[in-house]
Amino acid sequence: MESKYTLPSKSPLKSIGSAVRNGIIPLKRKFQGPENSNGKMFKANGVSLAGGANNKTNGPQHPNQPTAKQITSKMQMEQQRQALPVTGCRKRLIQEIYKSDTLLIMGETGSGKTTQIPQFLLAAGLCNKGMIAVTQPRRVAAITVAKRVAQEQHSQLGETVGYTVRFEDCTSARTRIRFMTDGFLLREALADRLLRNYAVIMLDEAHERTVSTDVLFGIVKEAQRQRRLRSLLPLKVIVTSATMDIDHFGRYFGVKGMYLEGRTHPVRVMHAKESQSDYLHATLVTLFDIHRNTPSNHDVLIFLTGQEEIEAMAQQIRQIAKTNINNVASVRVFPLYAQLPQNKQLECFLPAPANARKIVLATNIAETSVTIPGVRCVIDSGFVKRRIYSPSTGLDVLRVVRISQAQSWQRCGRAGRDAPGTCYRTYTQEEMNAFEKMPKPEILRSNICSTVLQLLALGIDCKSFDFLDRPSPEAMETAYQKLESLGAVRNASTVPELTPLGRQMAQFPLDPQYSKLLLAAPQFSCMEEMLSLVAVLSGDNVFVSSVEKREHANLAHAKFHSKYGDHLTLLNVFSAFQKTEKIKLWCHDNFLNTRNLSYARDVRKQLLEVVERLALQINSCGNNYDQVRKCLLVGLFDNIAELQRDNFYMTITGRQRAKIHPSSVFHGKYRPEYIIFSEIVLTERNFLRQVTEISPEWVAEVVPHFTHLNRIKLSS
Ligand SMILES: Nc1ncnc2c1ncn2[C@@H]1O[C@H](COP(=O)(O)OP(=O)(O)OP(=O)(O)O)[C@@H](O)[C@H]1O
Repeated sequence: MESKYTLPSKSPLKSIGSAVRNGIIPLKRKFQGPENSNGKMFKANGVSLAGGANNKTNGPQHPNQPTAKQITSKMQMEQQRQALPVTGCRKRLIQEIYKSDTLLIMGETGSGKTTQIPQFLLAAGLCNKGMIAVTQPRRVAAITVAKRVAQEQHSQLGETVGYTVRFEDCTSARTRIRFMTDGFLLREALADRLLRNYAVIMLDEAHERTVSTDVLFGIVKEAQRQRRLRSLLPLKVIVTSATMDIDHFGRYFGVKGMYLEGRTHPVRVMHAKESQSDYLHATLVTLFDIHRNTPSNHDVLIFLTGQEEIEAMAQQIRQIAKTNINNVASVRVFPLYAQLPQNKQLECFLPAPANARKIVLATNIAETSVTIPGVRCVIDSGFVKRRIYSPSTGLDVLRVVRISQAQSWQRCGRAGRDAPGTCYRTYTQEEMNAFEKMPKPEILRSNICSTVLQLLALGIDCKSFDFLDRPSPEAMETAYQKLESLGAVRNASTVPELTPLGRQMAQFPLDPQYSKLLLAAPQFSCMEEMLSLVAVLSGDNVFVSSVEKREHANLAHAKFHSKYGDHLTLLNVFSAFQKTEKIKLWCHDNFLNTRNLSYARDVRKQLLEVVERLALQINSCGNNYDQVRKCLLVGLFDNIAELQRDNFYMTITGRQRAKIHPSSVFHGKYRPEYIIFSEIVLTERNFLRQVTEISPEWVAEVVPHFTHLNRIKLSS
């Protein structure tokens, strides 16, 4: 292993850009790290703590009194907090926030930005007249960080500290610090552009540049201005990251950035000496070298690109560990990707059993903000699956691409959270030098239909919106055209205006094409069915795949198969689930995911509330499933594909060649001539996911305005 890796020469932050050197106020800290923090005496819950060993009792003396174990862990947590670099700058930070309405803070990964700054604000009384919002690009980060901060506050989650993510709210009237996804705050802005619920908004992980965060930059800037003009409570905005382009942000917000010095624990970075042709193989070799040569309590986090890759590698690791490793600790493998049910995602955050090494195989959802306790080693494949919109094809596709340098450093920062760590990069230093510095902002590479619609609902034409990075005029034009074809906008090419239908579409927390399905459903007498289907499609995979019991799982799933395809199969599953009483047992027997189905049921309830508020007719088509299939066309008309002679499919919009995904009910059985799909995934092989057979005649009947109608061969 040693021969494969070299130590890097560059310091991470300096390699990100001139930001650190130019015009940034350095925030000097008092503490240099755990070794210098002399926090010997701490107070928690009125109990004076002078070291766990002095607490003689082990059990609770009073029901409300903490046990010795709890006291020790509270004390450790408090010590950890005191040792964080950000803690030494607390006073200075508070002074700065009183002086300035906007702060840009750049500090090393793990320095304590996300968990500590909101607590400083709380202690300083900055949220007496409004809450502190902390946005995160991903749900798993919002949830786990909220849990940690609630623990540090010694309060129940949902009390002083809570979180809200789409379709899930864990807050109460007493909540002062609210973690949330950026998408959720954006939806709140729809109801109140001045965001009056909040005294402070902290936009964390700004370097991620999701579409929602980019739009939020403009929204909060304007809310700040409006609140100042109207002499309302000033809105404080804090933008934080370890790897943002602070010069660029500084120019946009008109303020200087601050650089927070120091990191908690060092991370040794190792690069592959030579370019690796197979990063999966290199990852496995590295992992087992680590497994043989480091203590079993050094857990490992591996960054891969997606569900299939992760599941395949998890299998391989378990197999190798079972057969080839003698006299070394056992391994516990945890996958972590967005489609995994939430409870499964959170499993890797628990400590591994004694004498077992925890190995977490994650996508980029573990790249920012999260702390996975125990992780001392990170193996970075250097690849990520990214959603990219191609204006030329009009399709949103998923592609495996190289990560950016900023992502490399973020991944590296997942080691060294609770102890010194090591990051193994399966790519060379030279290869990394060629990576782009920052990932291209999502708004410049994805479909911005939703954004354009939401901004219009706020009365903003995105052509005049104050973007940090402006999408190209063509991308805006394409989005307006698509919204016009969905009937959400009129005068798309001149002075765009939201239609009444578009206003209704913006009420749903959904992509416009899915909102359109619900709005069209009454006309096809299938509202009940469409509510269920859209709810299931909004969540994660409801099918549980089992490598050991594959036959059983396939047989169980086959009961729900619809001859029309995957959408109606999903509907069959959900309908059966809704009729079931003992859902856990039923899901277990049928290899279905209880959590994801329960989530879909909750989503359905919320969608139903919007449907009722809009007074839409709630009807059902019974067994006449053609109605559902026709209705699907109303929103997904750009996702039609036609069977070719060589058994590939060709998408009508964008002319992409692809095969039906192996998870489809059609896979290996029957190839319908025309299909509609939910998603196209472009990897080394192109796949269409969730497909349903349609009749070509329906296209002219249901979406006569479909631009490529003439490409469809009508059989009659
Ligand atoms: N869930 C957790 N469990 C254990 N320790 C945690 C947890 N969350 C945070 N910590 C500790 O707090 C430290 C600071 O974490 P925090 O997320 O505030 O840092 P950060 O500066 O925001 O990092 P990043 O830029 O990577 O998001 C971590 O290094 C870790 O030691």
